[in-house]
Amino acid sequence: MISLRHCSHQSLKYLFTRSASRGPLADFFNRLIGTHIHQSLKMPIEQTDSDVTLSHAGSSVKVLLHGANILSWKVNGREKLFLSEAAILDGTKAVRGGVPLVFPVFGKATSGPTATLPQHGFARLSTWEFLGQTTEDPLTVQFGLGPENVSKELQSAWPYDFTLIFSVSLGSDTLETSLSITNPGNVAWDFQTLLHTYFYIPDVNKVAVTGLTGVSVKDKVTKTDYSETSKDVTIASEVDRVYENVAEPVSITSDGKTLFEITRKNLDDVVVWNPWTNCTKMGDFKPATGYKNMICVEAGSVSKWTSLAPGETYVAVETVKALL
Ligand SMILES: O=P(O)(O)OC[C@H]1O[C@@H](O)[C@H](O)[C@@H](O)[C@@H]1O
Repeated sequence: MISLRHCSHQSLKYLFTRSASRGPLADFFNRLIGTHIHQSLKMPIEQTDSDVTLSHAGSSVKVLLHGANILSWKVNGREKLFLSEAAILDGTKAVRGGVPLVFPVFGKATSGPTATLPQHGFARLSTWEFLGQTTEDPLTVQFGLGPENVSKELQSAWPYDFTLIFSVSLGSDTLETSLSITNPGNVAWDFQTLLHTYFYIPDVNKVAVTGLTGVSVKDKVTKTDYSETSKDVTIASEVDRVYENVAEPVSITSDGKTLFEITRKNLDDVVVWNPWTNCTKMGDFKPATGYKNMICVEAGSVSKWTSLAPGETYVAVETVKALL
């Protein structure tokens, strides 16, 4: 295991002790970023048994070890993510809100090696290791997941070797997340991945998603495929669409003013989801009117499978800038 030495209670100052690291995930992490690790950094990071919170100049981000699920992102003290009041945070279920991580399958596969995995795969159902801080400016921490962190049942459902490193960087008005996916094994495997971000919005009736004009859509509600004609994609009923190969940066606006700018690397697709009043069918979605205050704009690589040969790494990055 990676050794993190607590230098004080609650508000911690970590020392990342490379020589004390054990296990394949820790070894991989050492090789990957070892040269960038700052020894003895004192930093605004707080850890409990279940989560890690970074704070910087009025902004903060809180990450639950279960799923490495971001639960909260605040800019100038104002919450930017939607988290259901009934979200289950004890590790028995995926979190309804924040930023769940989808890997190695998006949705439910009907055939192929991921067909026996639950919807959206196992990354959001597993407890990640906190690996520590990598840089001070921007304030960045990393979390890791390997087969040893996944339940026996899920491991046997997808029996491949893998290393996931999730990096979270907090800027004054930006949140950058990066998922590095490595195949350390001897056989190639295919994956899909996605950052299932639940944005907090003041009023769904005023919100639009821009940057999607002319993009091919797979509409899961109408079960049709078409090309998006709207400049502003608005929400007035249940929406569940996969926008494929989105070239432009995507923004979320409210009353014509930009709330969020989203840029992506190696995350070619964008899913737009709002369950509308169907949210009441989900036991962990509260309040029942919560659909008015959320929109999922999910950066992913989901319209195709990416094959990762032994030794290969795929790095997917999303940067979100909050403007209001
Ligand atoms: O309830 P889950 O498994 O978290 O999924 C929520 C939604 O996630 C979206 O990404 C999918 O496009 C939807 O079809 C799905 O309903």
